[in-house]
Amino acid sequence: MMWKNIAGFSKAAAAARTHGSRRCFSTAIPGPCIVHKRGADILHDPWFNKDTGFPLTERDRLGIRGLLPPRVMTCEQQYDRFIESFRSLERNTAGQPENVVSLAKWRILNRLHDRNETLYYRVLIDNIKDFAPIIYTPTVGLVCQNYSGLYRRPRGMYFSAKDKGEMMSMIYNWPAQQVDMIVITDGSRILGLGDLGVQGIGIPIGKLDMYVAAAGINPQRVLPIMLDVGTNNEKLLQNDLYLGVRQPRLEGEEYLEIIDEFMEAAFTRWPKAVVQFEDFQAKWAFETLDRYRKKFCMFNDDVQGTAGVALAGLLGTVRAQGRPLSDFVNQKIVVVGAGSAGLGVTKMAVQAVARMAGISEIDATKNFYLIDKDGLVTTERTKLDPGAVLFAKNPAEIREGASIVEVVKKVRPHVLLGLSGVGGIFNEEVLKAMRESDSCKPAIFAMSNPTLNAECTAVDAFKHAGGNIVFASGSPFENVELDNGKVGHVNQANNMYLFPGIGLGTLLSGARIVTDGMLQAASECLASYMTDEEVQKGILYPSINNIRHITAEVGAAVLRAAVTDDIAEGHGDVGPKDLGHMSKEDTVNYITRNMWFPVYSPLVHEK
Ligand SMILES: NC(=O)C1=CN([C@@H]2O[C@H](COP(=O)(O)OP(=O)(O)OC[C@H]3O[C@@H](n4cnc5c(N)ncnc54)[C@H](O)[C@@H]3O)[C@@H](O)[C@H]2O)C=CC1
Ligand SMILES: CC(=O)C(=O)O
Ligand SMILES: [Mg+2]
Repeated sequence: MMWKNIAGFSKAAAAARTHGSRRCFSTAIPGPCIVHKRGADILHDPWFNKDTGFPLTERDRLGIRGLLPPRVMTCEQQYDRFIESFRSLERNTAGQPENVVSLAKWRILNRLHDRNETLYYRVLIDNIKDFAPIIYTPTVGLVCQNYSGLYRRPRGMYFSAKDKGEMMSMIYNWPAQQVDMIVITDGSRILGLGDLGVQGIGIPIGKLDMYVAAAGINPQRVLPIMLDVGTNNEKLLQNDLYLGVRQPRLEGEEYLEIIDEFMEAAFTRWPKAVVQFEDFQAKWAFETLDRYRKKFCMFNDDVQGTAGVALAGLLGTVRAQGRPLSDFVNQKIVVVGAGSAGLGVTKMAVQAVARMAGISEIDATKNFYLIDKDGLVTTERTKLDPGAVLFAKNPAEIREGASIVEVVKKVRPHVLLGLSGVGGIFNEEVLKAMRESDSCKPAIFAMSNPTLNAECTAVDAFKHAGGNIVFASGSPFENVELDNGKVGHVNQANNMYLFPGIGLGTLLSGARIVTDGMLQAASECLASYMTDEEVQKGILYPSINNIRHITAEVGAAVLRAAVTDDIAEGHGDVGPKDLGHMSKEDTVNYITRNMWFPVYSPLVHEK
């Protein structure tokens, strides 16, 4: 039976989990790195630059002696120097408005990213809990909103509506021979911030930073892509500084032709790459997923990654209630937001109920209630979104268009889950209504990003819905001190717990598509990661400090599912038979061995 591993979290896995940062600078000499440039060009290339870290012999070999101050610093000294500047910036900006401080922190990290990627990823990996909120949600949202003004140096590639017919040659302008992971957006739905046009490039950059930090994808092999097909954001179109194509978004066939051309070009040059679609407006998220998922190695993070993370959390809430997992089939779940994320989550959760209860998907929808901007979705709805048809309720049960509070009062759900992008929509009245939930531990998931778009804050959730709730949000909040002296634990229900492992496991399996089985395995693995003790305290997801370990486990689960689905073609020297013979533990070791880790490699110049 599926989910059988969940309650019995393995002791070996628990022992392997590291807590807190593990800052250790190995003295082992890493393998060489071949470079095709010399002199000042090396210093200006963040992939190879070591700043003051170049040993003197290397300075001689690469023709950079005299181009740097004479003192040679170790990576550890450079690391300490950066952290000291960062802490000093924190002290100097104390008391200033939050946005100002966040952008200042982003700038200092971004400057390092642009200068020396090895050191950048080293500080990011070792301080992921502090830095993820800057390079990822919530600050990345602010960065996208201000991108045209913040822009200094190019990162990633831009394909615009003006490049039609040119993409097959343009793709060869990218300097790296090999690309493993591509994250692509068209900027049409950036977090909960709407259409940000070309400025949405910040999202693929942030997601790929997480790929490097969590999955150990080599930063020389990642490629952020912006497909600029115009924007319908009037403010941006009127802004003289706006860096994108100043035209309304392409629609219909014209739009699809641009994406088709990009996909053909990317897979012609890098047939083994994995492409993650990110932050496309719902209609294109579903359409492109349908169009490409059997043809290319791709997945949609908002639809599929989010679904897996949410499902893992929903199963955690059943365990938190002290109920057996089989009780998931009886949980009443209200989902607010019927877009790419909300529909993806509802679909995967319904499929899980159908499998667990051995019933049809239609029957499995009984306990799910879907609400969009027009209220509860029922069969009475005119212009019902095809993706929502399965979940539409009979209006005899609750009226068409019923509000969130009406639905919560009537249904008394176990879970209230928000993916609406609307900040504060779980207001006091809604949260208080959750006190009447049929669950002994009602769950509130305010999953929209960034922070201001969360359906409620953690403080409000515990204050109005009660101290016994389980709480999760898409962007981080601090834990809440409760009146009874206990801690209200805040979980971060974010697809960052899955997409790095989905990408890495797919890549190392050599699968040419991403199957439902692989995605389900990823979700099951995350769900089983937590111990019963943790879950009973309301801790549904692991600490982000463990993200590399989680990703190795998720990646292994994905790879093994690819083997089961008979689509694993192998990677590098490791063939499909080798993968097939690996035990679970061998697979985790194989994944871990293939994770890149930032160390200064000796640079060897080759013409
Ligand atoms: N935590 C996570 O890992 C993830 C969070 N998200 C967040 O989810 C949010 C939604 O993303 P998408 O589904 O892609 O957007 P979307 O634009 O496709 O869907 C938004 C949905 O919310 C509904 N909605 C809007 N106003 C509403 C209201 N007042 N009451 C009820 N429903 C309302 C809309 O009708 C629509 O169905 C965003 O804020 C995004 O950041 C998305 C993916 C992952
Ligand atoms: C986390 C994420 O993918 C989103 O908010 O869109
Ligand atoms: Mg997203």
